Amino acid sequence: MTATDPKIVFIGGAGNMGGAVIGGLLAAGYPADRIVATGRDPQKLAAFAKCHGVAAHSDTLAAIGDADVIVLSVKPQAMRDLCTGLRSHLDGHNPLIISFAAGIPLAAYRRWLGEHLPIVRAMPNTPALVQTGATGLYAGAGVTAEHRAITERIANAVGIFLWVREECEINQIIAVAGSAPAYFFLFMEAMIEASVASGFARADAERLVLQTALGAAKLAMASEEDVAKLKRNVMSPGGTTECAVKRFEQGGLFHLVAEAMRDCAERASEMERELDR
Ligand SMILES: NC(=O)C1=CN([C@@H]2O[C@H](COP(=O)(O)OP(=O)(O)OC[C@H]3O[C@@H](n4cnc5c(N)ncnc54)[C@H](OP(=O)(O)O)[C@@H]3O)[C@@H](O)[C@H]2O)C=CC1
Ligand SMILES: O=C(O)[C@@H]1CCC=N1
Repeated sequence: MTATDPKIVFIGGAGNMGGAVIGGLLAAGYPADRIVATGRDPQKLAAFAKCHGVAAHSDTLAAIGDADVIVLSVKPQAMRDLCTGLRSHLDGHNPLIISFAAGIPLAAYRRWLGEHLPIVRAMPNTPALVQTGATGLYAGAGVTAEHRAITERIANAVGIFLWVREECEINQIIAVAGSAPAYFFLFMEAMIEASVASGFARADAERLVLQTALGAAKLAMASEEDVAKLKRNVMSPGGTTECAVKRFEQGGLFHLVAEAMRDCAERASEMERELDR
């Protein structure tokens, strides 16, 4: 690690997740000249570089030469080919590797990249872009206190983080945080569609629903009361909210959410098993 800000190369940096973390890091004041994004599509990279003011390269192997940290942010299906291609270029070079991928255990990276590299599995989420992310972290063997510190610096810049003790807990983090923005977007989408169906202009429905979601989250963060109590605070006995909440409960919302989260974590485990086939 250098004394200056570590140079971070994001492979797949112009994608959804890598791009969100880069955007969040920049917004938090991380120096743009210490961040590089790589990818395959030169046009997409050029647009990303123009938008964010970071260097972007389609030649990943050239870009990683002096990296202190290499973030792997390609789709899981592309990871094996990427890593086996990187392997010989990492000889004699010991950067910290941070993987964002779901469903790829450390053992696979060791097979593909070699045994010697320090690897952290990180499970961020896309609200990182607005520095409101929630990231789960797991440190593999050989990850030092210094590596943890730079990992935390990145995660902290884009939101909150939680280290887990067992690697398998990363799959629970995916269910609770990595995939979870989509659940809230889904709920907002359903509310917007219902509002439009009831006669609102779409723009008005979006403004009202998004502001209400933001307000509810902000209130829950600021309040001493738990979310169940905050829910009850909105519900007058025999009133409108009670009527709506009952309908959700009768429809099995709690059970449905628990099942969806279990499916999510189970899919991550299944992806791990598929690697061995
Ligand atoms: N999206 C999310 O909310 C989250 C995603 N993740 C994980 O993050 C990873 C990335 O997901 P996401 O950002 O959604 O995917 P995207 O497809 O949006 O981004 C992946 C990027 O990888 C690039 N890429 C693919 N192959 C290579 C290669 N060989 N060399 C360099 N760049 C390459 C692609 O660029 P090009 O088009 O130029 O090929 C693309 O921009 C996944 O492993 C996922 O599991 C984790 C948490 C949340
Ligand atoms: O859907 C996926 O597989 C990725 C991992 C977490 C969020 N998106």
